[in-house]
Amino acid sequence: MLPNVNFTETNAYKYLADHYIDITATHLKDLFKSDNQRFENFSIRFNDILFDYSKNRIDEKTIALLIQLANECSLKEAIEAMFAGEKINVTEDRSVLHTALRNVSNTPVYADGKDVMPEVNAVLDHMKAFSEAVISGEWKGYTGKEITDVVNIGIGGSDLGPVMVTEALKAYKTRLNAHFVSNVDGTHIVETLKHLDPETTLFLVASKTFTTQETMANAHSARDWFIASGAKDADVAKHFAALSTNAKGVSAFGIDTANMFEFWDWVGGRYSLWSAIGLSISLNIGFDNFKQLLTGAHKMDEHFRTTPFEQNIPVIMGLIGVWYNNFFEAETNVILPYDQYMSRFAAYFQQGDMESNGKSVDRNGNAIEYSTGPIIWGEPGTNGQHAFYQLIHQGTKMIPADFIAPAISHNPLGEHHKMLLSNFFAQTQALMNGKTLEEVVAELKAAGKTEEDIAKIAPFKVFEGNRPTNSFLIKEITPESLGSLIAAYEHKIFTQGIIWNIYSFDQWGVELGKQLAGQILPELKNDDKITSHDSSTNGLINQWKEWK
Ligand SMILES: O=P(O)(O)OC[C@H]1O[C@@](O)(CO)[C@@H](O)[C@@H]1O
Repeated sequence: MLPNVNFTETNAYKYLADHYIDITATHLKDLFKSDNQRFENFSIRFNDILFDYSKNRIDEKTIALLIQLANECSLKEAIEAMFAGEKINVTEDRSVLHTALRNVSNTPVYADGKDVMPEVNAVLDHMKAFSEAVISGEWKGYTGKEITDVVNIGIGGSDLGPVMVTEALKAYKTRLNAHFVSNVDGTHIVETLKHLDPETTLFLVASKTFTTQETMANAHSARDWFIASGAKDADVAKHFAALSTNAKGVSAFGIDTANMFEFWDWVGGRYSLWSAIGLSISLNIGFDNFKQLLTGAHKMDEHFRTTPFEQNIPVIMGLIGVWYNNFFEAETNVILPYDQYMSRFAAYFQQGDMESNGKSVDRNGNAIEYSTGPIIWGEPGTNGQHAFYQLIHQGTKMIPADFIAPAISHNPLGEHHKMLLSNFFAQTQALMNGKTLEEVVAELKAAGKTEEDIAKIAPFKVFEGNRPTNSFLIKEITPESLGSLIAAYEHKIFTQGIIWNIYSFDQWGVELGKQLAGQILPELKNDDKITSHDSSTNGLINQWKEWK
């Protein structure tokens, strides 16, 4: 079972609280001045990934105390419990075994006493055969034409992972065109289907439960569009596949279960891109590249499971995040990939992190009195520099930032990549060093500014610096390196959930809104004046009824 420790009552917590005073008295740039080996001492290499965490508000003592905190919270035992298939998703009585989906070693993994690897491999074989048939053109539509476009219909974990990976690995794209429909807003599916040919379009209905309102509505609309084009019910089988745990629901929808790609309850939605939910990825980059993605994640799994915490990337990521969240009271964590293909990486971990650790009840069912999951946000660099870096550099909030960049671009064009990387290197340096008033004044004097002008403008050009960052320099964003990076973030989230003594693998918080929407929907289907809610909700609905 999972440990059950209030980390604020550990010895490590008390020592860290004292240590925080010392650390905050020291500027980050001074930590570098006092240790010319700082980069070497605070970076970890993992295959083609360099994780540089030296530009953090830490020293050796910080790391030692954070690792003591992890040990007092029995992190190692918790890691072993997850990999062993224990039902650590307690409120849903499920194992958490997304690691089994990418267990390319094929060593047995047990859930409910049964080795799950045979069925995992059977689904992978089915995904491989199907992907190869569609990509090669062997799989034909109902009029005998090859499939040209694949539309994944899903939301949340049934959308965000496929979208992010397909975009991040666009350099590996097959001949198929990828489309993703998620929002129940009719615009999403209407705009997507506008330019598609029913005879050459394949729909993947991706839903773990096969009950999600948005996905079911979009799937029915897609089928209506398909039939309205002249196809028959019997033709659905050639143009619709289902990715789900719910065979009954798939069959009831009218999809042949021979076209169903199964996964299991021990796969959380936000951890499911490695499962049948990844079929759209496999179709869009080819199954062999999808397998490389799994392999990269597996290598990180083994690193997480076996590496001493001092050299364990996900553990260090997680502990430093706890340090900022619970001692510096940082509310958010920004993820900044300096790679346009990685444009959806932060969005993916908005669900991954915030749906896992956005909790306020501990594992005993008691209300929590300390901060838990951070707000995750981010945009690709260099665009963010022209949008919100002002706040990160000179705002009043500390925003720990993860910078990610490939050393090698898939699109080497002139000096573009060097310009991108010069910004990647410069921004973390600027956030660390800042610029003192003395430096500002000297610059303004050198620029010939008058004393009066200098006095007027100088205070606004000061950068306090001391703002922490992690840097991930990745040789190239490949299926394998991306798989490793995603898994590192997944295990960071796990690490923090264990420290915060919360359940990271359920998501009861998404239920209330859906429940109330289900009550309101029937009220919108008539013209009656609504009085059943608070005055705001009544007022909004009744104004809508006047305008619609
Ligand atoms: O895959 P499905 O069952 O359609 O769920 C979609 C998404 O909906 C949720 O909000 C849960 O209801 C996410 O956790 C999940 O990824």
